[in-house]
Amino acid sequence: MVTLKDATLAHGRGKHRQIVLDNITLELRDGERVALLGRSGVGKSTLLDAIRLELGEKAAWCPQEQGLVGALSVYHNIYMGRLERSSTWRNLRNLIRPDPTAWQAIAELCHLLGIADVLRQPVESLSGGQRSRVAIARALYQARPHFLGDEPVASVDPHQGDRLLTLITERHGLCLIALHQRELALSHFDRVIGLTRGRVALDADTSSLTLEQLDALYRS
Ligand SMILES: Nc1ncnc2c1ncn2[C@@H]1O[C@H](COP(=O)(O)OP(=O)(O)OP(=O)(O)O)[C@@H](O)[C@H]1O
Repeated sequence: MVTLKDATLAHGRGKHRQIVLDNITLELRDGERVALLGRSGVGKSTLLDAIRLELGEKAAWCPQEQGLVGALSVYHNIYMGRLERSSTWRNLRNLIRPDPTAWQAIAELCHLLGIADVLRQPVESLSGGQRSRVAIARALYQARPHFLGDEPVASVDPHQGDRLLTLITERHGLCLIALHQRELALSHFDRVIGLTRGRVALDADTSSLTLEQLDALYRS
């Protein structure tokens, strides 16, 4: 479904060009749940960007930096997941008078994610874990066939991480998610892609992997 063949992923141009991943070949298939692991700075976000480019609007996107608007309510932040589907006029009206259909759908999502009690609150008043759930809710509200996430469950507790990953994976075909919790990688995913030093060091079914093998990705 998505294929990168002998791809070199880099940042910058000319003498400022920095190769992050060199000559990598990957094939991602519909229905696969893939965990993306590796030390900080190894290139997980860079790889996700390249896959996003391939999938375009077919993939919901939950970015690492979240991109939430602090002064706006949880409802309005989640509504932004479908902003492009409505006219500017309708979106502006929604700022003052929430659209009843959108409100109901977003309230249901928030209930599932355990943030229904803060639906009307500005995002700037939430905890880090609550913000993560708002960012995930916004991506789920996009209702796209596939899901790409850059450490979406980094700041939630293990129990919540478990629940959130279940919600994400049961609603999407291909899921490619960067994370650092190795236990969650083994329990929620079919496949692990591990990056080290500019290359794909591991690409295997989780059924054949142990925590020790995943730990090795984090050693220098
Ligand atoms: N926009 C950019 N311009 C130049 N270099 C960049 C840019 N974004 C990332 N890099 C560099 O590319 C390399 C890989 O970064 P990337 O963000 O993909 O790593 P990561 O594995 O996602 O890290 P983390 O786990 O900390 O989020 C790093 O050396 C980083 O400094």
